[in-house]
Amino acid sequence: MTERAGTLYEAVGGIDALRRLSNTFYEGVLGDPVLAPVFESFTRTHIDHVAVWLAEVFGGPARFTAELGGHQGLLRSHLGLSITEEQRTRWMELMADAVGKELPDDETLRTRVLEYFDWGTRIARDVSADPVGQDLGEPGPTPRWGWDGLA
Ligand code: HEM
Repeated sequence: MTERAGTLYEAVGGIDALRRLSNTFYEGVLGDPVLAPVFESFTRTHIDHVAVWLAEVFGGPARFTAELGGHQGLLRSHLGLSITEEQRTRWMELMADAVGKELPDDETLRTRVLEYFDWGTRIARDVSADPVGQDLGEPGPTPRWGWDGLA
């Protein structure tokens, strides 16, 4: 148990901090030889959509569910990408760099956030093995991640 008050969303610094995190992360991704090919149809809106998703997961406003397709939509974005373990590992390395640059210097906070990314990237990799259009069923609400991990 981690005895901390408030949400991870508040602790990271809210939506502005998550936008900076997403922006720094995708600068790295687009310049990376392992990941750039996976993101060939990348658009700038992606940066904001990822920040809005993370805000909801970390206990902030549920805007991704209200406006951007929710949990089902997030999973569907990864269908057909055939993400390899090498690509997932590189994604994690670049995100750890971005967390180090953009989030508060708080070891517990950074660890919890990176644990979420480790969990989430495995799901993205697994879903990405299914083809575009695959029926995913009802995946349930957007997951919430707090000081004790998955809520
Ligand atoms: C916790 C892990 C992850 C999160 C939170 C996440 C989040 C997202 C979100 C929110 C979108 C939709 C963006 C939009 O609507 O514009 C998306 C799309 C996408 N994701 Fe992920 N993702 C994760 C893991 C990964 C991994 C491991 C890869 C590949 C190595 C990946 C590759 C992509 C690609 C290629 C798209 C479509 C890009 C586009 O054309 O907009 N994601 N992701």
